[in-house]
Amino acid sequence: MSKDNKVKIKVDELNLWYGDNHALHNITADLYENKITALIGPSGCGKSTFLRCLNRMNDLINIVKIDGEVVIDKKNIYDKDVDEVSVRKRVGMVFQQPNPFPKSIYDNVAYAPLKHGIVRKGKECDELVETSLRKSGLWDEVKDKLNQPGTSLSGGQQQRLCIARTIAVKPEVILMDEPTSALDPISTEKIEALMLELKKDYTIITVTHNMQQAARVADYTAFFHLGKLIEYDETETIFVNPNNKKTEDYITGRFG
Ligand SMILES: Nc1ncnc2c1ncn2[C@@H]1O[C@H](COP(=O)(O)OP(=O)(O)OP(=O)(O)O)[C@@H](O)[C@H]1O
Repeated sequence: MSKDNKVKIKVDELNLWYGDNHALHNITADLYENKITALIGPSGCGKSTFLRCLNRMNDLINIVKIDGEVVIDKKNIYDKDVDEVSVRKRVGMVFQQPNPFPKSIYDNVAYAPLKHGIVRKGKECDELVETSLRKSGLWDEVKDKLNQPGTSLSGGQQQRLCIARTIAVKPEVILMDEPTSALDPISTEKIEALMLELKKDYTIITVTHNMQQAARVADYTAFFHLGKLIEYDETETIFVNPNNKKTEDYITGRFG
């Protein structure tokens, strides 16, 4: 599919069960560095479940059983000697509903880097907060009110604050689970522009129900159906010339 791209995450024969519900079936895919990959498919097909496998978020659910490998930079993140907290630091996540901590704008960004010892309090931390807010396109809007609560911002600003918070711990991969579905069109446009900017430094995997969004921002698109990865290719191929009839039916709105 793309000889020139560097593989960042190699998923191999990944299966997941919620109790008896076999939710992901034998998923194998290479996800590429500095690209945006969109996960699409009808509700309940396993997009979010797959996304959460990439930073071991499903480990938090006790009925989950996972089989197979998710290799990031040559190391399977499900190996026994891998600590899931360190995985979540390398693979950050942004959720559908902006969820700032009940803290100031500054502390929302500074909290995790201080906790993980990435920076010390004072100038070093101030600089990281500023850089992270600049990268998330929020600095100019908040620089004069860093002590105000994060929750005092608009929904779109809160989502960019959550992105700044994710960036601040210096991840390599950013997972986004329907990052704009709770936002208005203008905030959505800003987040999409930000995603295109961020992919220069990060590998981005995003779940979206919005086909236009996948077509606008994603380099690659993966179509899931009933827990199976039906088709995965360059976005243009998926939208213009899909190989699988199910993909075509989905993107032309025949089901889902
Ligand atoms: N925490 C959970 N406990 C038990 N079953 C779950 C859990 N989360 C998801 N499932 C089940 O796993 C399957 C896949 O769900 P998932 O949320 O991954 O789909 P999705 O494609 O992201 O759906 P949507 O687009 O509606 O968010 C569904 O059958 C769902 O009921």
